Amino acid sequence: MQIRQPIVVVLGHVDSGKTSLLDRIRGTGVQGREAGGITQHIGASFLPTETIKETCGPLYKKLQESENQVPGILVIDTPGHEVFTNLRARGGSAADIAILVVDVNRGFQPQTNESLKILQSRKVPFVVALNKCDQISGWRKSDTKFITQAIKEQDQFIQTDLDQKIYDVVGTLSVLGYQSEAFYRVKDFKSEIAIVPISARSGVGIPELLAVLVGLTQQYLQKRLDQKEKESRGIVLEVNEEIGLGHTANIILIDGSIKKTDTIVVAKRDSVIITKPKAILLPKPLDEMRDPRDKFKPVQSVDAAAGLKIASPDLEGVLPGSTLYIASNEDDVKKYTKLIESEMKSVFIDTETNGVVLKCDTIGSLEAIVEMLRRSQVPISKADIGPVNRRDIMETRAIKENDRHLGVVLAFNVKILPDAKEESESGHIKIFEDKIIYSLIDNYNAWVSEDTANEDDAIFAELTPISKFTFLKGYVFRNTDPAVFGIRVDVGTLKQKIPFMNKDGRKIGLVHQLQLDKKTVTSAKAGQEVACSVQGITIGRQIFEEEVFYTFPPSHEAKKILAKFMHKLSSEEQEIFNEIIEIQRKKDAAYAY
Ligand SMILES: Nc1nc2c(ncn2[C@@H]2O[C@H](COP(=O)(O)OP(=O)(O)OP(=O)(O)O)[C@@H](O)[C@H]2O)c(=O)[nH]1
Repeated sequence: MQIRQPIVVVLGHVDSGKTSLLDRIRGTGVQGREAGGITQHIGASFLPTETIKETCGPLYKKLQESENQVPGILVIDTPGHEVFTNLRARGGSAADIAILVVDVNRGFQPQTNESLKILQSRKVPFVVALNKCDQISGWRKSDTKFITQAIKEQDQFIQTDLDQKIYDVVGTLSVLGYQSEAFYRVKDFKSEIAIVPISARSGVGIPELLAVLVGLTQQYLQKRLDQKEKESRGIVLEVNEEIGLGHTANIILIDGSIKKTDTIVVAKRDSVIITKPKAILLPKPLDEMRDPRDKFKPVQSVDAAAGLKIASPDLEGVLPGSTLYIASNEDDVKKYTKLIESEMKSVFIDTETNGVVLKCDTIGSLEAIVEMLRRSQVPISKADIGPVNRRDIMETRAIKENDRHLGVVLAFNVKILPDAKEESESGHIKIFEDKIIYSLIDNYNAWVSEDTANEDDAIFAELTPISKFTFLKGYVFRNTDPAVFGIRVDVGTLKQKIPFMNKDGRKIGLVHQLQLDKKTVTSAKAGQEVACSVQGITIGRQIFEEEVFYTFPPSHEAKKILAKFMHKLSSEEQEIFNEIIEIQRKKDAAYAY
């Protein structure tokens, strides 16, 4: 059985130490150069078994007992979920396993959660690297690279503190549906996620982290890594035009192998291209690189897993994030062309329905954002690759007329063309731009909620306020035409031009004007005593001193308040509102229904 090396990615929140960890892992390899060292790939670094063995020391013995020994690990050089989302594969991810970096002193942060969601949706197993242990207050520096040893050398209170921090992570993960434990307490690696405390800065914990990664892949990922009867395929991570090389694509080869004589089948936006590589390139080892401009060496073939560069004039317009198949005969070419065509159909969206317009830089980001929008039940009318153009804005304008919240463009890591910008400004079309997936969606959702709240506030402000007030004894200023008398607002806010009723539910009229100290006021709050004028009634006939009145919202307004705005009433207003409904329903059973 031939097992390839697993592809490892690093994810985590900004500043959690992802790059430092990658540097440290690569540095491990550099130190281990004599024993094999790392090999630099395109976009990835390869740590061979020898290097891992040297780093892990006595821990490696256990790993050797496995029948399915991996020949090393291939670590993707760029951390973060943007590259991860591009490492896509049918029904999952091209990444075999992930390291989720968590800052020990900060715990889970927004992008940690986001990374986890993406790992979950692509079903990628992961290990938690609890980084920056050296920053735990009182942490004692030690010479060992093994975290289990370093922990033993700490004062008891530090050990307790670290344990507490580990349990915080265990707690958070359990809320999210995962069982986890410090790796040295894990009983079953299949059901529990291993948490490995490390310091990317000092390097402590790296041997254990590598040992856990290799152990997990050897034990549980043999099927994925077994190369028997696997189709040869890779993922396009970047497409460039390079001096001296022309059009190139950086590829992570996931399975199988690629030879210069092979045919490659890969997606453009509107077609499938079938071509042969003009050159397959790998980085030159540092000591062979005499001229820094001459960074690559041509090779005849490469085996998975690997990061490589292909040069071919036909690669212009190839989509980053698309799968690249390697065919050795005509039947394969046909099969892969069909596969790519159907894959493209499922990724792009173009419908007549109302929904947001989404433009992304790569297929991977497109797929991830579509998935997240669907999860937050945001309809999509169009999802495509490329800059935002004038047509996108025109389409959005039409959508905005039907639904203001859907008439927007979400632009992920793409340019807005000048005419699109102009059109969006003149048509007041909102464009949300971002380079971080979760903040693009969060910002859009936040705007929708804020806008809905503002809209609600405006509607609520137009409704009859809920209030109760009392005609004060001895305060009759004028009997009729209009009747003017003193009142005290007992509950809520009373306003001018508001209908009111007595406690039997009989409509008396409109509060015409309110005056406080002989000055007209538009409203009076609970506790205030003001003069109130009402047209068309006579004191002593329709109303009497010491009588209690209620504002009287028409039935359709009362219905709206019940359905949408109860939370905007104070508990006293709610009580009064219920009284109003009770009084009115005695007269009109359909009131507020
Ligand atoms: N004390 C200490 N500092 C660390 C450790 N790891 C990373 N740092 C520091 O934390 C900061 C962020 O580290 P990076 O490696 O750049 O973090 P990142 O997650 O790659 O950050 P982004 O690329 O911005 O997402 C840097 O100042 C690092 O020096 C560690 O183990 N201990």
